[in-house]
Amino acid sequence: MATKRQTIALFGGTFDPVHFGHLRMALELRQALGFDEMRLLPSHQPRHRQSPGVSSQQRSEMLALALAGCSELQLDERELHRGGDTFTVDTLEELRAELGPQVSISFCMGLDSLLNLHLWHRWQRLLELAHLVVVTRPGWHLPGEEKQGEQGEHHPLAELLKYHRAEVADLHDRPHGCLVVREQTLLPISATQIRQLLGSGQSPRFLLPATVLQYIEDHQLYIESVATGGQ
Ligand SMILES: Nc1ncnc2c1ncn2[C@@H]1O[C@H](COP(=O)(O)OP(=O)(O)OP(=O)(O)O)[C@@H](O)[C@H]1O
Ligand SMILES: O=C(O)c1ccc[n+]([C@@H]2O[C@H](COP(=O)([O-])O)[C@@H](O)[C@H]2O)c1
Repeated sequence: MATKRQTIALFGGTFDPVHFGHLRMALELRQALGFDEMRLLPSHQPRHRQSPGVSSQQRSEMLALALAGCSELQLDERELHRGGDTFTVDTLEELRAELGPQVSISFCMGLDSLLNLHLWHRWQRLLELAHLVVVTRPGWHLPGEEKQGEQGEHHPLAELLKYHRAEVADLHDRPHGCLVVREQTLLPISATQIRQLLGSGQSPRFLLPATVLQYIEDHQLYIESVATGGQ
């Protein structure tokens, strides 16, 4: 009998700070898609967005606090250890070399991230290394599935969806190359909202773990974000 293929999922983000939207999404994906591991992957130095006001070490420490005692989710700090600009393709190359050609690797993201995938560093290589799992967020449409009059078939990613769209079972049958779209109710929380609340002296309590909020208060993080215009 064929042995079961190992399935590793990664959920990358700036996590500035991590909140219950991220944590629920990661846990639900692991449970629903049956991954052997789900790793949260804080990015070190994202080139594609304004530099976070909080260091990668601090963002990672908050993630570690959020995951404490949760055996279903792991922290993967490889992007911090590698240093320099963070590109997902480098992470996946590294992981593929480590795990070998047979392990199934899935990189998970929200649909808002997928819509900019064609701007990622060496994005065409991503599916040669891993699967992509995309979770739809309310109010967003897949490229090619927009309402009439909006940018649709001409979106650079419409082709990718056309040729790589696959089913959940394919994530277990193949090591890479599939794009799976999963509809999941996402908690309406964003890190931007949390930074804005903190910046204006309001509490983000109940949007993120209490241990993470305590860390933010102890280190006086995000209190400058509104005053300095940081989003
Ligand atoms: N509420 C949410 N539920 C599930 N996934 C989310 C949610 N918010 C963001 N994500 C996803 O988490 C990943 C990391 O996102 P990120 O760290 O940028 O969080 P964010 O809350 O969107 O932050 P910001 O508001 O600073 O952009 C992305 O793939 C994004 O689509
Ligand atoms: O490799 C890239 O060029 C690239 C560009 C944009 C985003 N990413 C990755 O996508 C994940 C989500 O990013 P973000 O900005 O929504 O936190 C995170 O792991 C980033 O490193 C990667």
